[in-house]
Amino acid sequence: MRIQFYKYQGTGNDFVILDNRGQQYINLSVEQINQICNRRFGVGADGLMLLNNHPDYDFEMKYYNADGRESSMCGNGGRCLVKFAYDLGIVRTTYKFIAIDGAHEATVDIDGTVSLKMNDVKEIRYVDDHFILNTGSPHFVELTEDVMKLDVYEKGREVRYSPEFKEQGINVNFVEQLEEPDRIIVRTYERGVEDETYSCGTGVTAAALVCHHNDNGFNRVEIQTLGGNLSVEYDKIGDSYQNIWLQGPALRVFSGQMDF
Ligand SMILES: N[C@@H](CCC[C@H](N)C(=O)O)C(=O)O
Repeated sequence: MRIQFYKYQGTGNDFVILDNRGQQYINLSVEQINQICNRRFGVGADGLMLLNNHPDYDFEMKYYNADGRESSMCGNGGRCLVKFAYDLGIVRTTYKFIAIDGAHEATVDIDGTVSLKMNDVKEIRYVDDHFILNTGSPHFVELTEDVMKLDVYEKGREVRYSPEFKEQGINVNFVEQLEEPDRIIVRTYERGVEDETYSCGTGVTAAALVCHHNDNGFNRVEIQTLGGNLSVEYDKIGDSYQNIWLQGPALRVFSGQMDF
């Protein structure tokens, strides 16, 4: 079997993308996706996405983690898939696509920045010394000092495989608040990659909501990750977070063919 792939990255969170509008990739197995994402035996990526046709939307997003299993929403992946659609010639002022967590809107700016509307978040739970919330994927958020000195792999793995989260898994984010209240650094251990990634879109969204909720409406948070900068804007209405937009670069890196 030969696949034609496209490699994209959004702040260093990298993805193999397949144009599946002709449905030629519907039978890829968990093992095959895992092999494509393997950095030594395949193309190498944190995840793989299929761009599918959909009768009611510009396209459908199917997301698989590097372990080969289909998973929940990927924020950086969604932004990269929108850029892929744009590069394919599917050009829209506002994209509307469907993913596992429901419908999303997105825009592509003239400078290539992709903004993705995330689903509303209705609940942030504060448990012991950390926060739990779902921004399309489940996230554990812990505030910390000197985040760049932290062993994110070891500490993230400890939480992800703790008795509470072992079965379903969780993404683990460590967040440092910088001097300016609207600036944070986020490092994330991702389930399904089972490693620290350079950036996680749903993770920085979770961190931004945790760090900067205030009752006066509009918020914008600037986030540094290992792979670059993102921003998150949102409105807090009552206890829920709405109009959440994740914004940042999304770029094609290379394309090619892989044989099995
Ligand atoms: N990197 C993603 C999150 C991908 C899904 C995650 N690994 C999970 O299984 O929950 C992002 O940018 O949001």
